[in-house]
Amino acid sequence: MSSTAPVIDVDGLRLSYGTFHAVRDLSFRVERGELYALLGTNGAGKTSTLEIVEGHRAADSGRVRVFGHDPRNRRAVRHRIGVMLQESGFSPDLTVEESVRLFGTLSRRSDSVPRVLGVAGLTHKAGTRASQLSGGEKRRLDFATAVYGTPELVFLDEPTTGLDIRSRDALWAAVDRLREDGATVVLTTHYLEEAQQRADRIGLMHEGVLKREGTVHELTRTLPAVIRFTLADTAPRPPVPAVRRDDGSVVVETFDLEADLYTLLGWARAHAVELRGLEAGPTGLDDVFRALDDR
Ligand SMILES: Nc1ncnc2c1ncn2[C@@H]1O[C@H](COP(=O)(O)OP(=O)(O)OP(=O)(O)O)[C@@H](O)[C@H]1O
Repeated sequence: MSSTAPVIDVDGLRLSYGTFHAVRDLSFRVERGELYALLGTNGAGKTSTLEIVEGHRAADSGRVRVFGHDPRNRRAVRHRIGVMLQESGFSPDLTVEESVRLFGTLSRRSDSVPRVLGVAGLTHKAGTRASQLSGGEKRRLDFATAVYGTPELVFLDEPTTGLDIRSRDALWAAVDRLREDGATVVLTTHYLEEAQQRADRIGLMHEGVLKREGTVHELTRTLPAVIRFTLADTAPRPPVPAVRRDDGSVVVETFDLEADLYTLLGWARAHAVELRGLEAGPTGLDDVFRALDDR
């Protein structure tokens, strides 16, 4: 495989459970060194897709290549990928250290167990049995096994669910270091702000189909940003196109947030008008999600 070939190449993927079509003609690529976030509504087919790409499940049809190989060819692919599943079945009687060592051996990559425990923030829990870990600590153990041996491709399935803010920051710092080492990362999460901050590109799945794909900017620029405030009944008409409701609340939808905000603030000052509860922000991924059914 040449160095410019995509790390993941999915073309026309289909998967059904009985008569239910969970994944319908899905195509996407992940380039080397990218952080690609596969996001979607509940039941959209993300986990099913990733199980196929990770080599755990066979597709009904379509072509899937990981590092140029069929991911079912485990000898060619498995040692190059690290997977953080939503639930990894650790043996409850093994300690944290033993679990990491076992998964490390299975990965066929080499690393230092103390290093990996340090990266995952689990050094102080090395001797604790997996069954005695808290939810967040289990998540960190999942992460530790995924990053053992610095794999070239890492799948992070809901990596920060159940983690407190400091553990989240530590996990993302560890992901940043992996990326500095050249790793490609595939992320699924329902924390849209994490994807918005971290992803180079995002694929948005809904009902088995990739509805939208692109950078955050590409996904959000087709929707207007919103400015909201409340005006007194006696206030004059705002200088920008706005919807004014009976309760005095005003909504401005704009593709030029900065200019409209500037105009509004200047107008408010000139007319001594109070823009009560003023809120303004760029369009977010959450807005793109809410608009999914509208197109
Ligand atoms: N083993 C199975 N048998 C039957 N239906 C299944 C099976 N696994 C998943 N499904 C169905 O396929 C659809 C896609 O499921 P999948 O877990 O891939 O979605 P998801 O995008 O990961 O969802 P979520 O965000 O809720 O985790 C869902 O409607 C689910 O109920």
